[in-house]
Amino acid sequence: MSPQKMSVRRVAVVGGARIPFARSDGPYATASNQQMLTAALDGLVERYGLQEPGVVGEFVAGAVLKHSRDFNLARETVLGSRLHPATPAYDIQQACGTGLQAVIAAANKIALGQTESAVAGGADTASDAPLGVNDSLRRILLEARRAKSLGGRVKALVKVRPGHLVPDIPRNAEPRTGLSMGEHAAVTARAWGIGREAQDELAAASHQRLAAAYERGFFQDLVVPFRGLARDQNLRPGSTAEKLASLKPVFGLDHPGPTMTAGNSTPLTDGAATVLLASEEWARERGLEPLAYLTAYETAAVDFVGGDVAGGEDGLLMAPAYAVPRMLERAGLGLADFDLVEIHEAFASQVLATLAAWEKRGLGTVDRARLNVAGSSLATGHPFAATGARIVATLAKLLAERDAPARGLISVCAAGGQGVTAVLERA
Ligand SMILES: CC(=O)CC(=O)SCCNC(=O)CCNC(=O)[C@H](O)C(C)(C)COP(=O)(O)OP(=O)(O)OC[C@H]1O[C@@H](n2cnc3c(N)ncnc32)[C@H](O)[C@@H]1OP(=O)(O)O
Repeated sequence: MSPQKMSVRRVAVVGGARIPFARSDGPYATASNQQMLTAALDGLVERYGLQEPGVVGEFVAGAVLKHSRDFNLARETVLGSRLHPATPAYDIQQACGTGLQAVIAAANKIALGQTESAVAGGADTASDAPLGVNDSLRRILLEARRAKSLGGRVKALVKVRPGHLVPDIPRNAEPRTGLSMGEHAAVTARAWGIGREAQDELAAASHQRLAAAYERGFFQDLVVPFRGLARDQNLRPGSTAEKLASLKPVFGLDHPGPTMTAGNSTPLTDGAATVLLASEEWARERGLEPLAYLTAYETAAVDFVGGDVAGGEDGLLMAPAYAVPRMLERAGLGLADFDLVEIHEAFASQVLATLAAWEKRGLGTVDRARLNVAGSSLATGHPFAATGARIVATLAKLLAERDAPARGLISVCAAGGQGVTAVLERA
């Protein structure tokens, strides 16, 4: 038997659709991940006419906070959407790297000729977070279920104590350290000497740029209204560094003093986003002009447990400091080769620490005029698994607006000390 021939093809980003992002416990408080992801997916299906069977090869998506009933959230979403029910779908999860990792998984299959098109995406809600029964109660309930007689079930159930009724609530914290994302980011901010003023300036720029992008209609074909929202609820067009400077710190260390506030940290957010990827042939056959091509990607991880305990530079959210140099070396590119740079803004301090790390590793500086030019997570909010897909669609459209060849870099930090990065190019 001859070996299966695999081709490597360019992967086109055809377009994206997302719902406006909402602050948690706000307008989407009663929406599930599935409902939000379905709304984003339906927006994409409608815009690009994807209803027919077989048009989309597969749907890859995920959520960081997931109910057990959503064991295959992507497939359940397909079944409730306008995408044809015969579309295969599967879940993926890499914390805040989920959306971008879903894009990469889909792109790899297209690149290898295993499928012609795919939709990737993600959704997250902190409002509808899965509460679990605590471990002791779970074990008692499992024992009762296993019992073969009524007596056996009663014998198990009488072990329940009031303390067992305390629910297991997901925390925005690292299981290995018990520290929250913000507390980890504060250790990194200190290690890299990131000050308050620079964080507030970055946060203000994010709001001002997102506001300007909405103002000029940039998001008109990327954002589909949902539950009364037509644009990201967290956006405050009037945000200035001076106003942000008045907020009291919520995360930080006593020395040199806490610097991270509700304004320069992402808020807890609900939302969903999707991206349509395809081979060039698929796109052209349908008269769709690709926005950009996905030309490189990389992941990395750091030993954040050791790093953060020692107060070192390799903090929880610093893996892009390794992923990007590695990706650029493989692609034969330098930072100066990028017209646009998108760094997910988990915290302003983490973006600034990442820029400092790239500089220290000899990659050079990023011109701020090229960084997050249509705003990023500080202004849009950050529904964990949706962020990567939001960034891919935004950057692809920004590149498509240019009349000359252009290149964009994506950098997403993720919990667990991981980072996912990618390169998009406009031909
Ligand atoms: C997970 C991964 O894999 C990787 C990652 O991305 S890590 C990041 C993950 N995300 C997080 O960790 C979320 C972190 N954020 C939080 O926990 C919370 O949002 C927070 C603790 C920072 C703040 O929570 P909060 O106190 O409830 O915020 P909130 O009440 O909205 O804001 C506090 C104040 O700041 C004000 N404010 C917030 N943003 C502002 C802005 N841009 N301009 C002016 N004022 C602002 C609010 O109006 C509010 O003022 P009042 O008290 O006068 O009402």
